[in-house]
Amino acid sequence: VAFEPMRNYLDIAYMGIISVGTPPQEFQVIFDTGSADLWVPSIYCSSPACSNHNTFNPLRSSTFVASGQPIKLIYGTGKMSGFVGYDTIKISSLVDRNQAFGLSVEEPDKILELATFDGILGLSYPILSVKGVTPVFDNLWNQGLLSQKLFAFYLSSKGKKGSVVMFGGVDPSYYTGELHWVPVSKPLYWQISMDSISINGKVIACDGGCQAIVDTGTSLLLGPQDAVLNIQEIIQARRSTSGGYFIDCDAVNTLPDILFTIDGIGYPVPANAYIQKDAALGICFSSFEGNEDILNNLEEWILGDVFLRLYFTVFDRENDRIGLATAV
Ligand SMILES: CCOC(=O)N[C@@H](CC(C)C)C(=O)N[C@@H](CC(C)C)C(=O)N[C@@H](CC1CCCCC1)[C@@H](O)[C@@H](O)CC(C)C
Repeated sequence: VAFEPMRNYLDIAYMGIISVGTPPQEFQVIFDTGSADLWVPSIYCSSPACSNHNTFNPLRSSTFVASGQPIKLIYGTGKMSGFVGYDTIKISSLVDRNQAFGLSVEEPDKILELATFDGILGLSYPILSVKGVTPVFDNLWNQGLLSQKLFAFYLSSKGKKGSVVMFGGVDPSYYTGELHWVPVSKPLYWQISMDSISINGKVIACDGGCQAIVDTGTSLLLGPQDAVLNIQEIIQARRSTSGGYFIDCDAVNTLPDILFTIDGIGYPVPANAYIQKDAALGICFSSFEGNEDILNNLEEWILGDVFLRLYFTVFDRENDRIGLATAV
């Protein structure tokens, strides 16, 4: 099993260090199960986001091969465009040779300029990657570097050390109880079927079942606009001018768990997880966010880091299933 330690940036993003090229050039990347491609900023990018981040210089790598293939990636927050190259990528003890990756030429969004990471390493299904590019995980598997065709995430809570993504095996010391396996319903994203979302035994959303994407690259809990509005009302969160939903910080002590039932098993999310405290400002806001204007009004729920901090998650490509267990 290869362990790639990750840094937890304010419970918003988890990033790890990889190196690209020979000799190695280091980058901080988000390991994102919501996308499929790897890209890093390049010396050919003059966007502000590139001038304040590490940039890859292919001229300094003896193993780099240009392909000239264009690449354009659009996320819920942020986008990039550039071209595809091939080089050696190192992730902890793994050496991924001849890996296709994006070199950015444009990174127009402010969110990438302010980001504490340089690039993104996608871990979703290869069908989601740009035409003809084999994603990192598939390349690692094809090179016989992994004993099992799976990876797993342990996301620690703010300030606590020890977030890690492990490749090729599961270290059971990161969870308690049993792993519950859920089949991937649509192998594009890491997508599963959810039975319901309820409070005190009363279904408040996802009534009759819905689809959910398990996404390490998303900070919060996203869902269809009207469903989320209903939840905001139930937990007495109030819309703010900034678009977020404020909530009384004391509510952490009185609001009940919200139960996500998946494949017959209930996964409680306590109020101290679905209420985010901004210590600096001393205010609290809801971890639920509406999908209203992202990715053509996604109907799916997105179980982001808020959920993944509570539940250790195994992404099993061998059996197209996701394993969930209570994180330590
Ligand atoms: C308080 C609000 O927090 C955020 O908006 N956080 C960002 C991540 C932060 C590190 C900038 C977020 O959740 N972004 C989601 C927003 C989206 C769910 C509306 C996203 O685009 N995540 C990317 C990965 C992000 C992209 C921005 C850079 C960091 C990785 C990807 O997982 C999705 O496109 C997948 C799709 C199925 C929704």
